[in-house]
Amino acid sequence: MTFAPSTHSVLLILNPVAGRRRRGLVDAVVRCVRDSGWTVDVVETQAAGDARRMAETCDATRYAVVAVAGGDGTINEVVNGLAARARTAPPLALVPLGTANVLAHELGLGSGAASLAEAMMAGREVLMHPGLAIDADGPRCFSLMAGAGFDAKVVAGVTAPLKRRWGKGAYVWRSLVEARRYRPVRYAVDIDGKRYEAASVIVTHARHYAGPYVVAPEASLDGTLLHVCLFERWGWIHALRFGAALVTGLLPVTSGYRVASGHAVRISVLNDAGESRRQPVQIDGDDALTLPVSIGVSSETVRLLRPQ
Ligand SMILES: Nc1ncnc2c1ncn2[C@@H]1O[C@H](COP(=O)(O)OP(=O)(O)OP(=O)(O)O)[C@@H](O)[C@H]1O
Repeated sequence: MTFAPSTHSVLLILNPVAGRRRRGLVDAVVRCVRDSGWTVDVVETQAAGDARRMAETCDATRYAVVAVAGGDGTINEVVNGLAARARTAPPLALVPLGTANVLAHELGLGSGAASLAEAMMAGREVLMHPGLAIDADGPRCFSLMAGAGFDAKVVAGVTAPLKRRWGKGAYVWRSLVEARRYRPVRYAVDIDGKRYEAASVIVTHARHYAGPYVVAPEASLDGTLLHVCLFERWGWIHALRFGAALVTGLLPVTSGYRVASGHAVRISVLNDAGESRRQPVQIDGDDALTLPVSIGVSSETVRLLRPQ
């Protein structure tokens, strides 16, 4: 459905430290939108948590669109803020500045300023039910995925300065470190009451992962079904095999990998193989929760804007 703006005003929430500070892209998008006669108010975050608060409290009668310029982590904050206000939330547009920009790939957004501005002012709406992950500390929405095991440990080991300096290279380096210190931890993954076991798991409602790579071909943001990617084997050899299959597009047909689906997922540690450390859960690419975790889909919706 094409979105019908109630005003010609955008609130643009900018994370000034996201990605590699591609401020030029943000300025170009703002120029395009203003050249079309719209107003754009740019507010910068000062710290983690600001983007969520800004999205949750902004004046929906004033802004037809909330836009976020940042990586998937800042987008996640804004999705949490918009989901909390349910029906009064304006639709969300993106200016992708991060390392992987998975949500932008999922929505088919280009990287040019003109096309991003076009989607912001006259995009098509996708009605997304955010995923909802809950650990002992409380709930957190996700727009893409929650993961436990190998990828969550990689994410937990990549600091913001490292990411800023090395971009995707920081994840490759950390993957090698994690593969080297690998222990055969087993996770119990209960999907709608049926038990699976895995060495690593990603629960997603997005097709893509780590950028343009496909992990769950049947997934869709506007569906309510969760797709559970189970890596049944791990270790040096399998880490390389899965990594190569991911970037060549062959992961969905690789042995030792499968995708199950369902509505209620619980992940817990079955056997920690003597690995006495916290078992992290990554949410949209940020280290956010700790196992055990229960995952479902929120009853609230967030409207995302994609190109026509
Ligand atoms: N002004 C800020 N200073 C520090 N951290 C911030 C600020 N604004 C947002 N954050 C936090 O920074 C984290 C990372 O941001 P984000 O994911 O947008 O960028 P990135 O890490 O560069 O990109 P990617 O996730 O694609 O690698 C998010 O968890 C967000 O909450």
